[in-house]
Amino acid sequence: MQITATGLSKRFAREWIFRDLTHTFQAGTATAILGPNGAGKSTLLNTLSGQILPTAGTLVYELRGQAVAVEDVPARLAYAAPYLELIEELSLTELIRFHTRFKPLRPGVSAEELITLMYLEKSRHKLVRDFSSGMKQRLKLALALYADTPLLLLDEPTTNLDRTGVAWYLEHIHATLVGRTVLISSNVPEEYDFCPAQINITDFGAKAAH
Ligand SMILES: Nc1ncnc2c1ncn2[C@@H]1O[C@H](COP(=O)(O)OP(=O)(O)OP(=O)(O)O)[C@@H](O)[C@H]1O
Repeated sequence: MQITATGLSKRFAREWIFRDLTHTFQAGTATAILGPNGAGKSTLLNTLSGQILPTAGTLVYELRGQAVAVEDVPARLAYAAPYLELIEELSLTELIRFHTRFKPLRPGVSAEELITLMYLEKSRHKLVRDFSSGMKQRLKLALALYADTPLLLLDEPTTNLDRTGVAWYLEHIHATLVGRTVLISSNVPEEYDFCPAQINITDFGAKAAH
């Protein structure tokens, strides 16, 4: 999915988070969205995904040459972020079954295979609330990475992951990014240094406006 932002600006109360951001996020390309804490990376991801309205500017979405209305973007989007919660009252198996009713997995990947590739076979009947923070992060990432969507948004993907978890993330992002538009908000180079495109949010007026 191609996303074209023109003059995109976001303000909360009197604070401009970014201003006049014009950029085309190319279909099938991974873009890193960079900037220090509080610069507005998450706000930009939420704006690009249509979850929050821009204060000014426009967003145009296109999938294989066809325009996509903003209200149809959520169905084509998989999103993993620290502020998006899992339903912790469910067991791992129940959660995957529930989640994939709305966000099916890519063809050829079953719920069982997802559990195997997360190395969580022994936890299939454990409640998600009893998972460690690293297990929860691996689960959030796997549900997004292996969702059958053309748009993938990852906000700080290696949050709570140890060295093995980071290696796992890198293996599986590489296995799932081909052909998708991937946006990664980060300030940790190993999370995003494979991305061919990068934008720095402080280039778009936010700093000047603070
Ligand atoms: N709903 C909101 N209402 C008011 N201000 C908000 C809201 N959401 C975010 N902000 C403010 O917007 C600014 C940017 O926040 P944002 O979370 O987008 O930054 P970030 O670059 O993702 O930060 P971090 O790297 O720490 O996650 C912050 O000053 C934050 O307080």
